[in-house]
Amino acid sequence: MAKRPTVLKVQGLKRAFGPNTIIDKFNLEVRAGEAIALTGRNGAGKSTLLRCLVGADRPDEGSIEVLGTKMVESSPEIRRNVATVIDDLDFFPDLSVVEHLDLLARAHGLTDPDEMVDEVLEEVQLVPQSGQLPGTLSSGQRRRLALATAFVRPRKLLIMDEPEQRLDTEGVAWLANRLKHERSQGLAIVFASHEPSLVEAVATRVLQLGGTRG
Ligand SMILES: Nc1ncnc2c1ncn2[C@@H]1O[C@H](COP(=O)(O)OP(=O)(O)OP(=O)(O)O)[C@@H](O)[C@H]1O
Repeated sequence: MAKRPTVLKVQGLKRAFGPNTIIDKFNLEVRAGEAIALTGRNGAGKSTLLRCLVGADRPDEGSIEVLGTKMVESSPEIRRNVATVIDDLDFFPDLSVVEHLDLLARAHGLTDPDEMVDEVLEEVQLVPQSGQLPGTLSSGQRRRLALATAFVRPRKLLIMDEPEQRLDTEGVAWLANRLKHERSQGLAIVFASHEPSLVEAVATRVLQLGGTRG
């Protein structure tokens, strides 16, 4: 059987802050349908690595390619294919939940996103809050909205930093199922997590960063 295409290729990545080298000589190849979990203690470098992967931080050395295109900060080619849930998004304070999702879907080329937006709203259980402004949501509901933004847009690579944050138990179980489904549809996923059940359910490979605690 032909190998699935490489979606993400990282070679020789290094990121240091002053004298502290956080990531060094890091290589990673992720193919369609693979899910890579980054684990490791607080401060191990998971977020630093993910921020480099999404172009939010610039590595000191090394290269990152998405679908064969070299990562250049805010390259439209890459932005089109990569959905991210890194920090809590900077939501627009005066756009409602449903308006956010609609705007994102349209900005990524969906001409009639109503059905998709309704489905995702239902899935993240934000239908009753669809008319609310982000500032009026609970912290877990804001997380659900951030996750929803990744699912209403086209994507070939999904990058998430601790996506389980502030979700209730049922929410974590939903997320695990959703990510398993995404992977089975050929999405490549890289996510950092402190939630063993999510890592166990979703990851096809686990990379522990920063070694073990001494
Ligand atoms: N802008 C910065 N300037 C200086 N040091 C930084 C900067 N960003 C991150 N660091 C340091 O890099 C190290 C890695 O941080 P990072 O946020 O990547 O860890 P993490 O593995 O995501 O941790 P956590 O599990 O706590 O989220 C930490 O020691 C942190 O203090």
